[in-house]
Amino acid sequence: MSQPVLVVRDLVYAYAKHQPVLNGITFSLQSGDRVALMGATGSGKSTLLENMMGLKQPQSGKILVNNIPVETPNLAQIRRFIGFGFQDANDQLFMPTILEDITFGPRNYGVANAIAIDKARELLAEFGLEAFANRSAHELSGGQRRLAALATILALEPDILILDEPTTGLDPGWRRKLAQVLLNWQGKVLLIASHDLRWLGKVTQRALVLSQGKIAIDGEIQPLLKDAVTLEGLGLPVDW
Ligand SMILES: Nc1ncnc2c1ncn2[C@@H]1O[C@H](COP(=O)(O)OP(=O)(O)OP(=O)(O)O)[C@@H](O)[C@H]1O
Repeated sequence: MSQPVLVVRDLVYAYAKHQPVLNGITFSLQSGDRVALMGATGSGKSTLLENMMGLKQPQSGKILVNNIPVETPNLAQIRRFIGFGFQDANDQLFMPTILEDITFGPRNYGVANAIAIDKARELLAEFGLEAFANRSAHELSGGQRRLAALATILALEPDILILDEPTTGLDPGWRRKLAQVLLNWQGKVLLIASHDLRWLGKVTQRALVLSQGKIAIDGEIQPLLKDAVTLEGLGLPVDW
């Protein structure tokens, strides 16, 4: 088997003066994996993602990205490999125009302006947002803003794309559009935390389910989505 892109080993994380939220998490992600991170509210999905990005430091255990430990001295290098979509797209759009938002990251990393602009226009065309290139984020709808924010991440060509609740507030048309964009994405690993189980079933193949501080399930998503009893037991009732 090829070298894993991301490894999480025996991870323990507790907020100050609380019992651990993550209590011995182990899994690895290989190139080509498209993974749903599932779990009831408060099960620790966002906490796990923040540990992966080095935004939180675990009490024990290890996280490796492309074999490099996620630790303070390596964070700049690690973040070059990972694209992370925040729940609020507005956090990612802060330039006067969408085109400048999308070219900002690559230019910061030394990509020539003309190349960054070509890439940005390509992404905008793919997302159906060409007409908005020179508009500000304030003039976009919630769905358009979400896709524009995703374009700012994909412009950096991450190996790993991590999204936290990407469909919140999107209507069915935009949920489908977002799914299509993600299905076309060519990076190595896609990891999405969401409560939107049916949508996850269209975009991902593998499910990791967090429950009581552990990975309760690591397996194919389709059989799990059909197993209402197991889902119910994990605090994930279907159709609610
Ligand atoms: N700053 C904090 N201090 C103490 N406890 C916290 C803090 N942030 C989160 N928690 C607790 O950690 C647990 C996990 O929270 P987390 O946000 O990671 O869960 P989640 O699975 O992402 O939830 P949701 O599905 O609602 O987004 C929850 O019990 C939460 O109350």
